[in-house]
Amino acid sequence: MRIVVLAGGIGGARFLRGLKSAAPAAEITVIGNTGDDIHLFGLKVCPDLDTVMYTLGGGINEDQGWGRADESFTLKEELAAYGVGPTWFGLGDRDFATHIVRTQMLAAGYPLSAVTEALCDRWQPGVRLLPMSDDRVETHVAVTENGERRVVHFQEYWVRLRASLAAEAVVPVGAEQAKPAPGVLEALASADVILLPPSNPVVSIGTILAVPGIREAVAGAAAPVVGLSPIVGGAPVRGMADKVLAAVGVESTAAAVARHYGADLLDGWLVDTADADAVAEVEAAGIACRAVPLMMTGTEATAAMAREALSLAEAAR
Ligand SMILES: O=c1nc2n(C[C@H](O)[C@H](O)[C@H](O)CO)c3cc(O)ccc3cc-2c(=O)[nH]1
Repeated sequence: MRIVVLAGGIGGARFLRGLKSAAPAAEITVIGNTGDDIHLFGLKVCPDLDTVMYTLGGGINEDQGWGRADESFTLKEELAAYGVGPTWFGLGDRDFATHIVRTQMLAAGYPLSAVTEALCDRWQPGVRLLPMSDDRVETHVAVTENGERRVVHFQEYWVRLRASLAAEAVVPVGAEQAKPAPGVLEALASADVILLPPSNPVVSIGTILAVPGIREAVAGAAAPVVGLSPIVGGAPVRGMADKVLAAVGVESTAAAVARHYGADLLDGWLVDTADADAVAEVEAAGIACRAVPLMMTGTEATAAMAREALSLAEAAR
């Protein structure tokens, strides 16, 4: 079975761990969000691709859900001693090595997709990890800080500001001109199932779908498309998705997120048992819906979620 998953960072990576356990024989292709990418200290950092790669490759810091296990921060401290920031973004020494290799290969002319494949040679994540695009896309967020309207990089909004200000607009800069990376459209066209994990619907999956051709390829694929709600009981399971949902005028409810994706895209939608009331509303919108436990408390609970998603896909076929 060929499964294609559109994934953001922590939520996507943890879902993939459960999916691999639920479907060990499946050929899994991951289309990763690169709108969170940021250039720091002359290096290209790809947080979502790295989070998937480290999580599935056994190198993640399990408590944080991002960055490397057994990490040290000597380089960051030395840079700060020179007054070189930003200091609000936690890049560790081991993680720095990944960004150095990536930046060196990009400078030598390799596209991001080839660089990602090379990095995965080390980590062996057990999935084919593709960036959504080889072209630069950068999510920016408009905020009003101290009475002044500014546009900040998504990481500055997420990490420095902790999404404490209202997101007035969320713009995937460069998405309109970007092309899907090699293999992305082919994987969607030949998929048996397409899954949208409980990743952020705006800045993770929304950014992937904003690359011209990807939304059309998902919607037009022969495979059933099933998503899992990142909203449980009216609040994000983790992260601050509600802040960016508000920016696109979407309520933080499981049913509103399903309607936001739309019946043209989704064949099936899983909501948490706490949101069983939403099932009728989602089905009325033309999307098959089931209420099942959606808390990713461990690999077994997450594998059960993945099995439910595959079962709903089978029913929606
Ligand atoms: O909350 C934080 N998240 C950090 N993240 C996570 C990241 O900001 C976001 O969670 C994702 O981009 C959202 O998908 C990092 C991810 C990396 O791959 C590398 C470094 C960081 C650093 C931070 C950090 O300092 N604080």
